[in-house]
Amino acid sequence: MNESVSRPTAADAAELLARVRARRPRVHCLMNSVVQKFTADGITAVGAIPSMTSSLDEIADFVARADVLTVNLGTLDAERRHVIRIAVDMANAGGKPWILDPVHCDYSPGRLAFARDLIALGPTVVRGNRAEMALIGEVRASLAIETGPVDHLSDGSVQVTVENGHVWMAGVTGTGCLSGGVIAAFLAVEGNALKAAAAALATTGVAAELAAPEARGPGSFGIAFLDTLASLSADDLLKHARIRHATA
Ligand SMILES: Nc1ncnc2c1ncn2[C@@H]1O[C@H](COP(=O)(O)OP(=O)(O)O)[C@@H](O)[C@H]1O
Ligand SMILES: Cc1ncsc1CCOP(=O)(O)O
Ligand SMILES: [Mg+2]
Repeated sequence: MNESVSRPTAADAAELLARVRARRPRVHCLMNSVVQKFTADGITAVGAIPSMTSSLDEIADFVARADVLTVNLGTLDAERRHVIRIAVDMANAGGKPWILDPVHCDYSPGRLAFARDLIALGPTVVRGNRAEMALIGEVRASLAIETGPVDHLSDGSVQVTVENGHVWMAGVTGTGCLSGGVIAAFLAVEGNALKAAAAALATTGVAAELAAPEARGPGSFGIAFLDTLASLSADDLLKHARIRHATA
């Protein structure tokens, strides 16, 4: 194994955040309607450029101009399902990375079946919370990420944990969706998905830790979190990122 490629570090996170800010990748999000604003703000705060339409008329043009695609299954309906299939086919045909967030697939057999259909199309990353990933199970040929108090990343041979974050992240709707958008931004500038995703989750997690002392509760935490994401320094990541490895 080439350790420098397969084992992400805090220094990698700092370097990749700088790369996102320098290259400003375009991240197209097919995002649930509840957290579009928060997710777009998070993507913007790390230095990337979000777009959000799920219009059938426009999706092809937007994916064509995007560097990476985020597919989030919240507030799913028949039209969004149709648009998602078009967007995923385009991303695959263009060799663009894409991430699947199977939001609430544990609530609905129909949504779980759709998530499985999409996984068969080869997402670069699948990210969900513990309940969602427990149902999704093994994800061949993709990086699987289970977020929570500790984030667990596995590409099938290397396991990494990111031990950053704050309990208030679980009290703000959409931190998981936002983390998917930020992972996408990092995938656009780094071909090693494990390295990109670990860096992205260290970035959001360290930002949350540094923001929490500024906040009075979930409302002001959401604002402080975005402020801190936008101003996060390489030094913050070098000092606070806790990325650990456990190879099977
Ligand atoms: N108790 C916690 N402590 C630290 N970070 C957390 C905690 N709960 C969630 N997070 C972080 O919040 C984000 C959303 O995770 P999670 O709650 O698992 O997703 P979802 O919003 O999809 O349910 C992730 O970046 C995760 O690392
Ligand atoms: C992201 C998110 N978090 C709580 S509700 C919500 C929107 C998800 O939509 P749905 O209720 O259709 O899963
Ligand atoms: Mg949650």
